[in-house]
Amino acid sequence: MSISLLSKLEKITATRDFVAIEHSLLRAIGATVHVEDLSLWTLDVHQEVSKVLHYSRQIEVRGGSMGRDTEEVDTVYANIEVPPDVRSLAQTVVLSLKPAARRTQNGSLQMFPLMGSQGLSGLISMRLSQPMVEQDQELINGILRVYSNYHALLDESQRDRLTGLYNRHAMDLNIDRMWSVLGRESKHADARRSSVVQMYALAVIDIDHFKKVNDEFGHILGDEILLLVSRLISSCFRKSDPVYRYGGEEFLVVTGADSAQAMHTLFERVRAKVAAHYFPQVENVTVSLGYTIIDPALSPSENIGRADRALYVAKDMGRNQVQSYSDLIERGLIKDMRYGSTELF
Ligand SMILES: Nc1nc2c(ncn2[C@@H]2O[C@H](COP(=O)(O)OP(=O)(O)OP(=O)(O)O)[C@@H](O)[C@H]2O)c(=O)[nH]1
Repeated sequence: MSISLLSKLEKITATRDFVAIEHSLLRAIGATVHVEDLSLWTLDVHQEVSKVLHYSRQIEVRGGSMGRDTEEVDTVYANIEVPPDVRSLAQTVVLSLKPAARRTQNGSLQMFPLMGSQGLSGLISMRLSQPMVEQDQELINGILRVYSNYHALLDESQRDRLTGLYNRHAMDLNIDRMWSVLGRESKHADARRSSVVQMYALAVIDIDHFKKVNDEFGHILGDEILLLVSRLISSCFRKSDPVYRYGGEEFLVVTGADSAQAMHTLFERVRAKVAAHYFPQVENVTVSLGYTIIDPALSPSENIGRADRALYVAKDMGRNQVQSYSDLIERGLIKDMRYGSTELF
């Protein structure tokens, strides 16, 4: 194995950030097999593309000799266009879970499955002028195995053991990146009017009177209820909008919608889904939910503080309800103390 490949593999395993290891993976493949253009298509549970990373590499040629080597990775989260030849080859790879290739007008398209801890998590495609030689295919398969093993270990360390949701540590690691993406997207909001997602919200969801469940039915059943509630909540959101176990019986999610009304309807559906569920022995369990439309100009913790404030009001007004921070301000139920705490009137 070459020193340069070893150092690329070392970069994959040197970070705990999922996005950074995807970048390192593309750089490792790009540099190892000298591909100039490759893409990583992230798939959701329905095998739809939820994100794409494009890698490109350019080698400047100066006076007949090789000059500067520049690499770039761009990420696209919304309005993703999948070329027809990539879509059709993807169908083969999704079914076989094996690499596949097809001829294209300018050469060939090669694709590899990317396995995550929960099965197929994405696809890597590359356009080549010639079909890929077997030795390069084996090198890439080796790099992908290192990546998948490391990804699985990392994923496990960031998940809560009881519910399988990402834990608070994972949220702390991801939230700054989330904020820079949200800041960028909101700056482009006007230019993207046709896009589906127009705003993002952060919600904090808390099980009502959970102490009573533990006291009356015991901790083991309490754990089972926590697991069931976490599954009901997660089932209301896309895989790309992970739900975090934020505290003991508290969950946090960041999600997008095309209007404030659609956002409220989505959160109301979460509340209603839990309230309508029949739980073993306990029978009925409810949740309260507080949310805020994200202001990326404020820090993540200030936004969480707003959602928490709305949750506090939801609890105070009788539980089993959804409250929005901005609605509460408009209705005069809380005061906006920007950059500070808010108070009930
Ligand atoms: N079984 C179980 N209980 C937990 C876990 N984590 C936290 N809890 C319990 O959750 C309960 C939270 O109680 P409180 O914060 O008083 O809130 P609550 O009873 O849900 O009341 P409200 O939130 O005001 O509706 C405590 O009894 C904790 O012991 C867990 O992992 N398993």
